[in-house]
Amino acid sequence: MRSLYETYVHGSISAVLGPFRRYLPAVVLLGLLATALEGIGIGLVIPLLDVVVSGDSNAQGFLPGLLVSFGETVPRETRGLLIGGAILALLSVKNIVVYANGLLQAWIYGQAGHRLRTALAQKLTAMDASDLLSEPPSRMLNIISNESWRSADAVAAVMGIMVNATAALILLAFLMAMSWQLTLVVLLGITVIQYAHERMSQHFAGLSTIITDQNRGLAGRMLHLVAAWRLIRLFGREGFEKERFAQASDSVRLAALDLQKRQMAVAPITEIAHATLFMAVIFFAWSLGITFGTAAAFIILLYRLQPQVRQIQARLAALRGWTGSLDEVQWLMTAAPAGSTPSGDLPAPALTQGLAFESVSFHYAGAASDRPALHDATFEVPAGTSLAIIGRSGSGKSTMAHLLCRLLEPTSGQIVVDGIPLSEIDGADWLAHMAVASQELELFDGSVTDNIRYGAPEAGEDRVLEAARQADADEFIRTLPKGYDTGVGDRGLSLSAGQRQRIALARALVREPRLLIMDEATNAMDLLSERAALRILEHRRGKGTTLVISHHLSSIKRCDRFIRLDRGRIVESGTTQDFNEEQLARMLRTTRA
Ligand SMILES: Nc1ncnc2c1ncn2[C@@H]1O[C@H](COP(=O)(O)OP(=O)(O)OP(=O)(O)O)[C@@H](O)[C@H]1O
Repeated sequence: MRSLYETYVHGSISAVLGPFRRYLPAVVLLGLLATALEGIGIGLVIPLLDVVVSGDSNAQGFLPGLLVSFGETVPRETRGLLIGGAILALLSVKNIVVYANGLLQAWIYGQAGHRLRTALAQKLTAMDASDLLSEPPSRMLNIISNESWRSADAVAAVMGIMVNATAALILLAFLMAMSWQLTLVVLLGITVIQYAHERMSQHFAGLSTIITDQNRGLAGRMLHLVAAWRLIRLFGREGFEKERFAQASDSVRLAALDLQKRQMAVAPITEIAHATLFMAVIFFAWSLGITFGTAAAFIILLYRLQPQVRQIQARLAALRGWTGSLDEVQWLMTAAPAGSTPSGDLPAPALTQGLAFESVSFHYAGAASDRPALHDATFEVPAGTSLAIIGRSGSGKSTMAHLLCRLLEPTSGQIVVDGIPLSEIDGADWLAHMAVASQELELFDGSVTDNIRYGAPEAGEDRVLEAARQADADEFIRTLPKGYDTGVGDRGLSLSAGQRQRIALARALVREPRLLIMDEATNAMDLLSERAALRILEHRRGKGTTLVISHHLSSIKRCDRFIRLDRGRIVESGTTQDFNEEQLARMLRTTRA
């Protein structure tokens, strides 16, 4: 098991706090000040009780003696009033300091939570594509929507522990100054209670990991209900889904209850132990013959110390209960960034010669070793020409596109652009000069113009209109209630599949890319967008390089060359001119067999 320090101070919490760590000394200092004020305030009870109530001024110990002699400097008639007033003033200032410390902690908590959520979002946008392709989206959703909050709570708990620990140390120092014998009894008792507490809470980390797993499952069910509502309705599986959701939710409830039951048992047990310690102190005070005033002040201070110690123990137990959440957040924070794949610093070439795959193979992590998604692919696409990539489902077409976009890196071999290996070219610059149009790249909640301009934020109205015209989208956009300003709703669901695809195509074209990858949908492609694909191929001939993942004879015919993939291997390639329509159609049929 990892040590507490490793987990909470050096590891996850430290990562969550980031630059806000520098405010922690202020939290500790304010805590120290508050407790010192409280300690002195309570200490003044000694002269108040000794002199005003009992008239006994033979206090033992360093601090009691000091306080009693201080009390004697005040005239006897007004002593009670003055010392009482001083106690109230000290406690009032202490409460102002406690309030200021609370505000500071709330501010750090808010900042740390905000920093964590934005860092996680940034991580998601920058993380290696192969991780994103292999991890279930429910894991990411759970981390951002649930675990990040628990991690922020853990930060608050750590700050609380710091304040409690400071207070406890100061109060212990006061106790020591009053009676070292009684303080030894207190220290011994606290050590025994802490040991028992550790034993009781050692299973919390394991239970927390179970809760995190259950939460991830529940997030998956939520995601499914929202994203696959159409599937659920059309197949009439509402009852089944309701049942599955209820089961996932109940599993979270049961796992959380299991942890809570154990956590809740700790508090009463430690309270009884602390009460026993209290009794022991009174007994020892009596047997040591400690004066009433000193014993009373000691007990008041001990009474103030106990909640601090109990809070430290409760917060440590809570932290153990968040271990699973902290681990998940830590996992995402340290997940391989996209930059972990090699990226050179050469500017993107103008793509005047062409691009080539040289013996490129790719193997997905976790896939069987004899099943590479792409095996020894070698082909060339001269600049300004078009290439149709055909092949049945699972043959490796999307993998090829992912490699070109550098979402994935070849396991072996290389892709070369104008004679320069892609790995030596600056990744961002390369992407800035290419574009992908695919039905998998959804529209977002915004206007039609917003969605098209997403491809080139700097594009003016003319460029947006031109891209829409080329994508055969202009006509239908003008019939929408607010034309180009019409909101398309989340994921563009207020439009037909063909309309969405044409806007996505316009979004790619507005970039005026040197390399365009068009992933034609198998069936959502209506005649109009097929017409657009043909027009684009014509328009780009000699000007831009185009790759079409194609399922349509009409677009394959218009491409200059083709390759046919089968189980990751190029099994046929050539120029389309060398094949008549009948031969191309036969070849296309083999990809549907
Ligand atoms: N994230 C992944 N992890 C493991 N294997 C994967 C992953 N993505 C794809 N594969 C496998 O790699 C192979 C090629 O997949 P790819 O998506 O490139 O095929 P495709 O030709 O684009 O298929 P489709 O036309 O259905 O989109 C398939 O066998 C597929 O099962």
